[in-house]
Amino acid sequence: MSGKSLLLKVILLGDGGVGKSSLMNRYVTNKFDSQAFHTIGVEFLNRDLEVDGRFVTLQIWDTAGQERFKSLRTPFYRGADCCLLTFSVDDRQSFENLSNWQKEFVYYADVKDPEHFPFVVLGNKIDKLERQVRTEEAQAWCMENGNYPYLETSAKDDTNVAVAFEEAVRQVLAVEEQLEHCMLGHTIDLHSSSKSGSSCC
Ligand SMILES: Nc1nc2c(ncn2[C@@H]2O[C@H](COP(=O)(O)OP(=O)(O)OP(=O)(O)O)[C@@H](O)[C@H]2O)c(=O)[nH]1
Ligand SMILES: [Mg+2]
Repeated sequence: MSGKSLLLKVILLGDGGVGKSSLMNRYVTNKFDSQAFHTIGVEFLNRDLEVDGRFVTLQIWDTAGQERFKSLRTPFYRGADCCLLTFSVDDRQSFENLSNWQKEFVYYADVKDPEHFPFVVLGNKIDKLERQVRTEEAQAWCMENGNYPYLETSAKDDTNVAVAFEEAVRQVLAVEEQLEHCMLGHTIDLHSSSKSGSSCC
């Protein structure tokens, strides 16, 4: 299994202007545009990477955060392996909207088991001096809402951008490994009268 390249779809969600496109572009093209335009609908870019010995093609889907584009973005949520919930540390409202983004994703992606779905939370624009959201508050939200990993990033300064996408991959691989482990645990022994395997999931 470890030799094969895995295609993973990750999706960036969050309010308009928090820096989703900037994070994707920084990661894939290593460029930053200080006058970026709002996204309309969705766009995606691929990047190959290796995480803990696994080769992965990351397909990053960047969505339009503005409310008026809702109907253009939601059809693309299905099939996502990980969701990056993004806010900007200098915009309190974008932090307070994280729950709405999470709900929108779970609904339109039709996530069957939201408690075990890999979400990662990103607090972007940490290069800005005037913050409206403290690190501890964001960490607390993550703890309370599913113990999600929290990373503070700057697409502008390239702080933690690669780390954030690698963390997304790690979260997906962890869920996948857990599933494999459970399936192995449920192997049926045809020669035994009693049921074999554990019930870990
Ligand atoms: N200082 C700073 N500015 C940033 C950062 N990331 C993005 N920006 C700026 O914030 C503005 C919005 O960034 P976008 O990447 O277009 O935001 P978005 O989340 O894609 O917005 P929508 O497409 O409308 O959903 C742009 O002017 C960016 O240059 C960052 O890390 N630091
Ligand atoms: Mg955008």
